[in-house]
Formats: sequence, C-alpha cells, structure tokens
Amino acid sequence: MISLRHVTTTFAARGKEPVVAVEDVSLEIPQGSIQGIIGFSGAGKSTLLRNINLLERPSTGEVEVAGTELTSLDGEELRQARHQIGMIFQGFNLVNNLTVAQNVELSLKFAGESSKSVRQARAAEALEIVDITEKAKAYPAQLSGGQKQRVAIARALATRPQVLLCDEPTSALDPFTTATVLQYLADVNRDLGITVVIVTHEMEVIKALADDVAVMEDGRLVEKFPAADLHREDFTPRTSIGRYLMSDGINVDRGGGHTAGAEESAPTPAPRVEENLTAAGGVR
Ligand SMILES: Nc1ncnc2c1ncn2[C@@H]1O[C@H](COP(=O)(O)OP(=O)(O)OP(=O)(O)O)[C@@H](O)[C@H]1O
Repeated sequence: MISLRHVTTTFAARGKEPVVAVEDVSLEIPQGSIQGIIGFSGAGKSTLLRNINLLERPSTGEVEVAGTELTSLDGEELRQARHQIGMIFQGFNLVNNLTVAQNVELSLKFAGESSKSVRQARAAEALEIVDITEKAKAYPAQLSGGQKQRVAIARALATRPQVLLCDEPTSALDPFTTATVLQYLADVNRDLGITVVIVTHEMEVIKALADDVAVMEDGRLVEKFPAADLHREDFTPRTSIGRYLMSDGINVDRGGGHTAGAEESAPTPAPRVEENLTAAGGVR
C-alpha cells in the first residue's frame, strides 16, 4: 500500500557540500500494518517519512501510496492525494491561539471541506476517537504533552486518512504518557485499519507497536525484520547498528580515566557504540 522505490533525497545549499539525507531506499509497507523506522539522529528517518507524503519531494525515485504514484503529481492533484495521509510530530505543531476543536477543524478547512457544520461534526468525531472531547474548548497551552499529542492525532484523523505518519511522536513524553499515546495509535490501526509509519530512536516504542522494523544508518536502509523477532531470545540483528539499538544503549564512563577539557568532555560516539555492543553480546 506504501511503496518506496529507489528513493534518494539530497539537500543542496549554496556554498555547502550537498547532504544525501536518504540514499536509494526501497521499502514496501503493507496496508493496515505498523512500520517502525529506527536509527540514530541524522540517519535520515524524518526525511524518509516526509518523502512518503512529499512534504519533502525525493530528488529521485518513486513514492506510491494506495495505488497513486505521488511523485508523478503536482499542485492541486498532489494536494488532494495528500488527504489520505495524516501526520503527527514530536512537537505536536498545534496552533496556540486556536482551541482544540478549532485546531482539528482547521485541517478539514485546509482539506477543502467548505461546510462549517460538517467540519465541526468531523472534528467532534475525531476528538472522541482519542477521548479528549472534554478539552474541545481548551487552548493548547492548557494541555499536557500527552493531551496535545492526542489532539494532534485527532487533527490527523479528521480527514479520514488511510495512512498516519508519526515523527518521533513520544520523544517529548514520559513513559506512562508514551504508553497511552502508543495505545491510541494501536487502536487507530486496529479499529480504522489505518497504516501507521512511526519514526523513532526508541527501541521500546518499536517493540510495543510495530509489525515490521526498518533500520536506517547514514541515509541508507541497512536492515529490515519483523518486530516479532525482537521478542525472540535467539534473534540477533544482522547489522551492528541494529544490535546496538537492541542493546541497553547508554553507557557512560564515570571512571577517572579522562582528563577534564573542552574537547574531551564531549562524548565520542564510535568507541562507545563498540563498548555497548560488547556489553550487549558482542560485535564481530
Ligand atoms: N532541510 C534540510 N536541509 C539540509 N539538510 C537537511 C535538511 N533536513 C535534514 N537535513 C540533513 O539530512 C540528514 C538526515 O536528517 P533527518 O532529520 O532526516 O535525520 P533523522 O534520522 O530524522 O534525525 P533526528 O532523529 O535527529 O531527527 C542530516 O544530516 C540533516 O542534517
């Protein structure tokens, strides 16, 4: 249902070296599934996610969603096709001077819904899905982070999309609130049949939610496996980045081996990755 074929996205700025954020990525995401995309900061996860709705148009390659090749569209046709794709973000992206209900109605207005009463009814329906109807008249500043993300989910669902793209949706939330938001995403997937694509650097999020996992490093998709494998004791990801992401992660050296100094106080990721991998069962 989502098909990425040889997608490459290069950012070129005058006077600077071009950055290849996504390099020749091909990925098939079945309808109604939950696809996790994991990798370190700068791996190209967000760019790849934004490639799916062409918020970031790939430099080369094709993107097809629900049988429509988005990369062949432009202007009004692309705008219409995008209505089948909702998106939520780490920072929620709500409009602060609009109420919760108005925020959700706004997405319907952008989608071309001209009837105010239809917009209001559809917004109310979307707020009900994430159980936040009682906050309809509140402003974003009056909500907790978890409530803001639920409103953002409602806003994304109001246009009745077939796909929901989630860019680090729980990174700003505590573990309990994270669990609540992930449960709503699972419910939306199960009850409405919406295909969910979730970008995260948290393996816990992937373990809790995803059907399939794609691992990114330096713009490339380096490994794919079913998320169920993560629950198998004998499963070892093929790539070192995959193994690292499965490890306990942070390993801070608090021994006295370092001399204080500006350069040395900054962490050096490479050896630490190796250290963590060794702790997690080893790299060869
Ligand atoms: N608009 C842009 N202009 C120039 N370079 C960009 C732009 N957006 C992203 N990049 C670069 O592309 C690379 C991939 O960035 P991207 O945000 O997709 O990675 P990411 O894996 O989502 O990282 P994070 O987890 O930190 O959000 C990085 O080197 C980043 O600096």
